[in-house]
Amino acid sequence: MAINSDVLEVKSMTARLLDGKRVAAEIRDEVGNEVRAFVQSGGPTPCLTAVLVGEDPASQVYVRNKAKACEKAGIDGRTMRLPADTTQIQLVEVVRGLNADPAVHGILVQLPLPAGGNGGQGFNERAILDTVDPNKDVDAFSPVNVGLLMQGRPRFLPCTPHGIVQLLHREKISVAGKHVVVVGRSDIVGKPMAMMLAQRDGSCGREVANATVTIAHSRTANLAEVCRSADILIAAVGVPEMIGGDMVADGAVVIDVGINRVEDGAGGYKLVGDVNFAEAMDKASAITPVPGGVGPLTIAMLLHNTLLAAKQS
Ligand SMILES: NC(=O)C1=CN([C@@H]2O[C@H](COP(=O)(O)OP(=O)(O)OC[C@H]3O[C@@H](n4cnc5c(N)ncnc54)[C@H](OP(=O)(O)O)[C@@H]3O)[C@@H](O)[C@H]2O)C=CC1
Ligand SMILES: Nc1nc(=O)c2c([nH]1)NC[C@@H]1CN(c3ccc(C(=O)N[C@@H](CCC(=O)O)C(=O)O)cc3)C=[N+]21
Ligand SMILES: [Mg+2]
Repeated sequence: MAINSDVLEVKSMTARLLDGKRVAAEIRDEVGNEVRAFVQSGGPTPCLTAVLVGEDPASQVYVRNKAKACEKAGIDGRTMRLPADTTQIQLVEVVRGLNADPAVHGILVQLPLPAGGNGGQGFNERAILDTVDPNKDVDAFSPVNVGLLMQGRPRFLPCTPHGIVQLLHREKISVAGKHVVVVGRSDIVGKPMAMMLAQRDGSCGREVANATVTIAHSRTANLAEVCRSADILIAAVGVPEMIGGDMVADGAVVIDVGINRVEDGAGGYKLVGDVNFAEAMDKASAITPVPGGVGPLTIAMLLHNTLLAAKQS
């Protein structure tokens, strides 16, 4: 008599690791090749300038990583370091100066701006981002670029959601007709992510359109149940490991955007995502790690946007 192996099998999955670090390296190589071809054909060396106000340690790490990645791809990566006591007016002037500099193709104002900045009043972040020339806005945070994306005719795609789209595409995870739940509705990640996956056509990548998207947030009722209904769950919350195994459906794809620095119990710090990785691993069919997941992809797409900006200049 044949034994039904389905019945005997212990019902536990181990998810496939979605290696963002590897995919990001692949994209960075592609961008690097395109940069070389562009420069060889007489184009200017693409130049990204990051503006860093104050000395936030996490921001220092990101800006350093960006500079390193630029260099490897043949992009001129500059960092403008401004003291924490820079004023709003001074910062606006710095951005205007970069707008006017024809050698600078991409401008990135590192967020968050220091809380006690601008003489203790805090910065008006929106006003700073509104100052960035939309043609140099490689973050795609300016109102023009947000609007163009919303209308399905983007000039620049925002780096973190675009990185996720590239990862899904390159890992052959289709989203068409699937239920995607995005937890988080920030202007940087959650909102543009949801919009991009719901596009009708290929404006944000042909293979990553036509998802059915739910946006969840801190006021969502029955969050666990909503998350469990996702074929693809994207967590961009900023709360360490808040998405537990009970919130992940069997076989779901889990994308963890969270980057949270928590104490490692040995006097140091470690990075964890918004997802409880060990728990989700047993339920999901595929999952991104933290670190080594979405973070490196964000930087790869920033290089891509800088090349695009140089080509359009
Ligand atoms: N990998 C990468 O490249 C990047 C990673 N990040 C990381 O991603 C995470 C999110 O970043 P960001 O989008 O800027 O964060 P924000 O703080 O701007 O937004 C967080 C969102 O999560 C929602 N939220 C907060 N708490 C809960 C909760 N308990 N339940 C449900 N929803 C909740 C908030 O809801 P509400 O709107 O109601 O307040 C908000 O919409 C952070 O860890 C950040 O470090 C960010 C950018 C790039
Ligand atoms: N104007 C602006 N644009 C941004 O795109 C922007 C920003 N401000 N402010 C902060 C967030 C966050 N962000 C990350 C980028 C790379 C990693 C990254 O490379 N992470 C590595 C590890 C990094 C580490 O070791 O700390 C990883 O996940 O493997 C993470 C987070 C971009 N952001
Ligand atoms: Mg944030």
